[in-house]
Amino acid sequence: MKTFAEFGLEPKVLQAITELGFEESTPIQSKAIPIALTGTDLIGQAQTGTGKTAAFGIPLVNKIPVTEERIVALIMTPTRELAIQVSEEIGKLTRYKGLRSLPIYGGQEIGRQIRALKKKPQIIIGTPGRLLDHINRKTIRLDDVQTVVLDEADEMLDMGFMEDITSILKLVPENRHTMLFSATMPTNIQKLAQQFLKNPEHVSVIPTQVTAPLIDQAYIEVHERQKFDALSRLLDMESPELAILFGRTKRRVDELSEALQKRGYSADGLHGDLSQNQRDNVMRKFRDGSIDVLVATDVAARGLDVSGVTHVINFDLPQDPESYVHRIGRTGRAGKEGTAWSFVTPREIDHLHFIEKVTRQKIAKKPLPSIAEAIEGKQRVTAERILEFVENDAINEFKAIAIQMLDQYDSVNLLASAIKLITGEKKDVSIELTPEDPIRAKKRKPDVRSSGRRFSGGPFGGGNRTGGGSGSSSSGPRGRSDSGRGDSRGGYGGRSSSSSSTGSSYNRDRDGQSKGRTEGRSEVRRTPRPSSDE
Ligand SMILES: Nc1ncnc2c1ncn2[C@@H]1O[C@H](COP(=O)(O)OP(=O)(O)OP(=O)(O)O)[C@@H](O)[C@H]1O
Ligand SMILES: [Mg+2]
Repeated sequence: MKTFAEFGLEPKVLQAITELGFEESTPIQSKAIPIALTGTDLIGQAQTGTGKTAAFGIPLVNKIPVTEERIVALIMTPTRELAIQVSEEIGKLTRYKGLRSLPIYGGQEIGRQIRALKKKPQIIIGTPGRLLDHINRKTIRLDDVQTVVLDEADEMLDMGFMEDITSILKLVPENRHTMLFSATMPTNIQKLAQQFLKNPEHVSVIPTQVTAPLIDQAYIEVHERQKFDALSRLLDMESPELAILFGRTKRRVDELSEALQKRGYSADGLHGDLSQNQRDNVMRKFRDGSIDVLVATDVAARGLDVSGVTHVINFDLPQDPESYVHRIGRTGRAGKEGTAWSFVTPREIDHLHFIEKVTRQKIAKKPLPSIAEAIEGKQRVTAERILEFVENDAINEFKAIAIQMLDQYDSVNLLASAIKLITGEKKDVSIELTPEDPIRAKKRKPDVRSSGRRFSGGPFGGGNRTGGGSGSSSSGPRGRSDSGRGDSRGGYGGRSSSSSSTGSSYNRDRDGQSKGRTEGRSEVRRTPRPSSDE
């Protein structure tokens, strides 16, 4: 792999990259950076957690002169949390060069953003709704923008976002440099790319499977009513360092995080009905490790990069294979290993097979962890904690009593009692969750357009950079969640599966139902609103 020095970057940018601890470029970086540096439009696809942010961030930061006082670069992301995160990474890349970047997202006080805009940032990272809000207020002008990046492009370019994105891009000069990035590229992106990009290069580093290679995937077949106990056992058995638990709806997330807390786990929820303050707090607690389990809707499925996430658990199966890929991609990032578990109810087995088929990845079936395995898991954690103490902590002051106790009692009995005490009793609170309907497998027609065409790698692309087949978008109606995300999808054009999606069972809102309220995307279709909550 190339070193960053080989790209001919400015020394200050190189210095920032070194500071980030990046020794050599990842495959998507070594392919995309040279192309992006020439100003060629590009569509970049690579597995989750492989450094796509820096793949567009480095060339972007490299080319903006420090003397610039106008907004010359615009990065759009589908969620607020991602806008904040990308802005932070861009901030790190420009640390020595000294450019100004600013995240612009819904839920944050607009006056604060307007004040920050007066400092003349060159790079704006925003969610579409709030960007439009500023554009309408004339607090953001895009007349001087030279570079546009759509991160999570397939999500961004999805039907629910089309109008917003189109309105925004109309205000950006046509001779701009445009880049789209995602780990998944459904066929319909082709049509949309034609509208927004000029002769784009397709840079794809998806080998055989789209899911990141270091994620160990498994599923457990459980009845809806057994799910929570299965979860407790799984968490006890696996004792994740940090875990993200995906639920289908906001109500589910609320109920799950409350239930986990009642059972004594350190968990909190993230979804689009929370205030931005609450969302920020939960993310902060998760990032600094003060909670171990982040319970979330698909609002957390895309792009989030939290180091130390060892496990992703799909408490409910996601509605589409892309979501599965992105959700499980919250672990196994930047060369680290991760584990992904999915709960599948008997009626959802077909849907699981569909996910396997589209992702070209077998997901191993594992038995429900037994009570014994759960107990053993917890004891193992206690034992590890004790050993860490033995190695690292000052324990001299406890030695006298230890010697005294060992004189009187059997050492095995003593240690076993200590382990029992530290492990603690599980709080046996009974939990009732509102059941969710199973997800039905969709019937898909075989895709006649697939082989040898541009996006022949399937719904998730495949590295074929030749050909010029036009993808087709056949998504059903959809709208967006209040979190500023669209939902997917539709046309999966693929070698192995594929199709066109027309049914409505697939087209539910990402965040799903909230406290009994359905937020189906077909119902929340919207046009740009001047005061978006995004
Ligand atoms: N060259 C590199 N060497 C080491 N680590 C890197 C390198 N490039 C990026 N990283 C780190 O890898 C992690 C994942 O990067 P990033 O979030 O950009 O992935 P991504 O490809 O955008 O994933 P996703 O599809 O989930 O959005 C980050 O923590 C980032 O700092
Ligand atoms: Mg990303």
